[in-house]
Amino acid sequence: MSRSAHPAGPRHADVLPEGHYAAPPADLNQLDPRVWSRTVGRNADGVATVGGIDVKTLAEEFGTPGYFLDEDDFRARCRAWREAFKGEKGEKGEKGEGEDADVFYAGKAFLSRAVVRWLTEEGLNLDVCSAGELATALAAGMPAERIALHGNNKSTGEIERAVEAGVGRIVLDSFQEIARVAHIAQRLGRHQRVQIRITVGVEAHTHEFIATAHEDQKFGIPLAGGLAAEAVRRALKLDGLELIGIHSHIGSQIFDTSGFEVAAHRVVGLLKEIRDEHGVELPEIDLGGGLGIAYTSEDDPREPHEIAKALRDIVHRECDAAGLAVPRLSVEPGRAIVGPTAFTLYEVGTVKELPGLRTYVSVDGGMSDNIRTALYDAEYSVALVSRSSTAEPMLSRVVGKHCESGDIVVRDAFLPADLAPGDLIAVPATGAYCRSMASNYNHALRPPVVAVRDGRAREIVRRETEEDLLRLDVG
Ligand SMILES: Cc1ncc(COP(=O)(O)O)c(C=O)c1O
Ligand SMILES: N[C@@H](CCCC[NH3+])C(=O)O
Repeated sequence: MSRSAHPAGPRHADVLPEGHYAAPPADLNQLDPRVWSRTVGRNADGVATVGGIDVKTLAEEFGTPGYFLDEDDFRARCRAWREAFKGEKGEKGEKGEGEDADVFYAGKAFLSRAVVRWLTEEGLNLDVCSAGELATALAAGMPAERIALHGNNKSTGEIERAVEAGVGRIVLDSFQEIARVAHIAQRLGRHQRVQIRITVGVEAHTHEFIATAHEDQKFGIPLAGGLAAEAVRRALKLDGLELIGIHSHIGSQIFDTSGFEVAAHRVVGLLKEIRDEHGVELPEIDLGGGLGIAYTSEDDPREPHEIAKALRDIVHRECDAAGLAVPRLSVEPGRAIVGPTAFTLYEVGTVKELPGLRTYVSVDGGMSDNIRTALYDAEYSVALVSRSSTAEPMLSRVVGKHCESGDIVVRDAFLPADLAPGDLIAVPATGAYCRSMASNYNHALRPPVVAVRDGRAREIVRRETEEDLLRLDVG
């Protein structure tokens, strides 16, 4: 029995996977706007376009594989987050003057100098978690006071650099770090603004590797057992530190706001304890990032304004109940801003049909440009983009060219059965944690990131070359 809307039914219909792609979509040519960036569509010839340029032209000019980033979409998402969080007072202004909440883009998702400039122009702040990310932010002109430094094991050098640059906040992750940052700030004659990252004991509904608020893990100081309260005691005592707030990040690729609500409840509970013990009302709380995006048509993420409303409501309610003034709120979305804005473009190479099983579609990249499928069992979508097709849907697995059988980009997907070497296929929603987690495995050359806008395309991160690899290999 065919489970396909296609008259001929899908090829390999006897082994249909579960969940996403349990059945082929009605129209393989359709590019679902939930999964693809805003300016993506198909032209009259059936070729996919982004920012007004078709993918065949992009492949000719920049080669494959490549990440193609929709700059308009990126900027629109920045604005949507900023608008959503600016609150009732929200007059637009430099560094959010008049606003009562801040959005820090999490640079780990993807960072380059162009991205930093867009963020600066769109009024966002930036969360960095290494000297390299900090250097990129400063090189591109992000004002230091709009930068937050994160990390569970910041080196002395990283802390010194951040304090010297005058970053707006350092998020303290451990007892050792409280003392270390205080010491460095005193030595440099500075008064460093800091937050303390706590783990609130929430089990986020996401992959184990990307959940971060349960206590048994490396990040943060547990609320349980009075450890967070003790960290606050120490930070308040030390010269060189100005404790401005409490930070909580519960995990990543989360759809349900209930975990944030529990986290907010517990963070406000700690603020109340601090007020009762020290007579101090800390002015800020940061609820971290982690908001999910649609990787497949089945995913249904919340809009920034819905998230903002849910978080604001809970913070206001909890503060009212505790008799606290409402602190300034900040959030740190990474994936939710950059994830949906880019797709990876590949050229199809070997196509191997295993009758009754599936067809393996090999592309000219793989786990070196997208490790997420191998690492987290992540689900992705894929489409033939260099032309449209009316061929029957064919159950496919998109794999890379690495010497590894786990080198899978898209585990289960339907592609048209007339797919052939030389066709271009694209995997959407690869803007976050793909280029930033890319590797040189098998001496692969990491692909470029090309920003496309209004009919113009330019590399913002260039493709690596064999010369780059050989330059590192000093013989
Ligand atoms: C402290 C912190 N903030 C923000 C983020 C960004 O997360 P996401 O890209 O899922 O929004 C992360 C990563 O999970 C993080 O560890
Ligand atoms: N890198 C992960 C998420 C971890 C985010 C950083 N705390 C991903 O690709 O989903």
